[in-house]
Amino acid sequence: MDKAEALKVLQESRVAIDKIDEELIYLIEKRTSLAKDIASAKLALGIPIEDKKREDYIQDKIKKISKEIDGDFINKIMNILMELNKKEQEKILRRNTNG
Ligand SMILES: C=C(O[C@@H]1C=C(C(=O)O)C=C[C@H]1O)C(=O)O
Repeated sequence: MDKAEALKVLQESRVAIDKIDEELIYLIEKRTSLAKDIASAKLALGIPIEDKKREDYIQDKIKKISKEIDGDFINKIMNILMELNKKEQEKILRRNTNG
């Protein structure tokens, strides 16, 4: 690959990444927005925000789906998403408690 071709590949790859990043943010916000209903359901059921059994199920499921990404990275990515969801649930429950 010559330099001109390499520059073209780099620029086109970055355009593709920018589009994927926008889609990822949209999906992460969509996933996190479900915290509202989940927090309300847990309040009504009198159950805690954190459900480790459910988290372990998700980790195992995602690792089986992923073919390219190292399992440790999958674990870290999903932990971040789940932590984000739990924080959102806590925020919503605090708002409900404080009126
Ligand atoms: C969303 C939930 O609450 C928490 C967050 C989870 C997640 O982000 O997937 C999974 C389990 C819980 O620790 C749930 O109970 O389903």
